Amino acid sequence: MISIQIQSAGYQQDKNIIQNIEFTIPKGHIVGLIGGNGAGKSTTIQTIMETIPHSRHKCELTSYGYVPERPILYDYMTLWEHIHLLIQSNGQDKAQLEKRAMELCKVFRLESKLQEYPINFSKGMQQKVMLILAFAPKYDFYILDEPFMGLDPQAIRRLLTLIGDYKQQHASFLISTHALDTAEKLCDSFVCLHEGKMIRLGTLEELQGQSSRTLLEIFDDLIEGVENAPL
Ligand SMILES: Nc1ncnc2c1ncn2[C@@H]1O[C@H](COP(=O)(O)OP(=O)(O)OP(=O)(O)O)[C@@H](O)[C@H]1O
Repeated sequence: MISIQIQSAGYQQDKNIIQNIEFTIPKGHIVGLIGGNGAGKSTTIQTIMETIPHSRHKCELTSYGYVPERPILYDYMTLWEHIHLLIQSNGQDKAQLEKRAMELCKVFRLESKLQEYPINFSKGMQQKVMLILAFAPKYDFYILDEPFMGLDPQAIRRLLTLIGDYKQQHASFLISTHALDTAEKLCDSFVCLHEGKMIRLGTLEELQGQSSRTLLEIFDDLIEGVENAPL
C-alpha cells in the first residue's frame, strides 16, 4: 500500500499550488488522477516524485517507473542508444531489460526504428518511446502522466493490455488523464482535483452514489457543485 499525504506544494515559496491531497494506492490497484487543465495533476505527481521546489508532504516511495507528461528525449541519441542508456543505468538485470525493451518495441511497432532518432519521431511515436523506457524495468509502482496523449487507438489498446498485465503481476499505478471514458474502465478508484484541492475520492460506484452517471458526468456535476457552492 502506497500512502500519499500532501499538505501543500508549489513552485515558489509561500505560493501553494496544491493543498491537502491525501489518498492511498493499494497493491495491484490503479488510481486515476483526474481534473481539468491546471487543476494540479502534474504538480501532485511532481510532489510525489519529490521534484517540486517547495512542499510539505509524506510519500515514502522507493523505485518506480515514470512516464512524463511531455516526452524527454536526447537530441543526438538513436532509439537503440536510449534503450542502451536505460540498460546501463538501471540496476535491474541487463539481459531481462533488453529482452523486455525489444518486446515493447514490437508491441508499439518501433522495432524497425532502432537506428533512428526519436527527436525526429512524430508525437505519438515519441510517447511510445517513453512508454518503452518506463515499462522495460519491472517496478511495484508506475506513475503515468497523461499516458494516452498522442497515441493512436491501436496503441491505446496495446497500452491498456500492458497496464492490465502488470497489474495482474501486482504492480500499482497512478495515472493522470483527461481520457475519462478510458479511465472509467481502467481505474479502480479516482482522485478528483479542482484548483489544487481534492474535491472527491472514491471508486466509480462510490462517486456514482445512487445514479448510473458516467465518470465525465460525475466530474461535470462535481465541478458545477464546487463552483456554485456558497462562499
Ligand atoms: N513550473 C511551474 N512554475 C510555476 N507554476 C507552475 C509550474 N507548473 C505548473 N504551474 C502552475 O500550477 C498550476 C497547476 O498546474 P498543473 O500542471 O499541475 O496542472 P494539470 O492538472 O496537470 O493541468 P493539465 O491538465 O493542463 O496538464 C497551474 O496554475 C500552473 O500554471
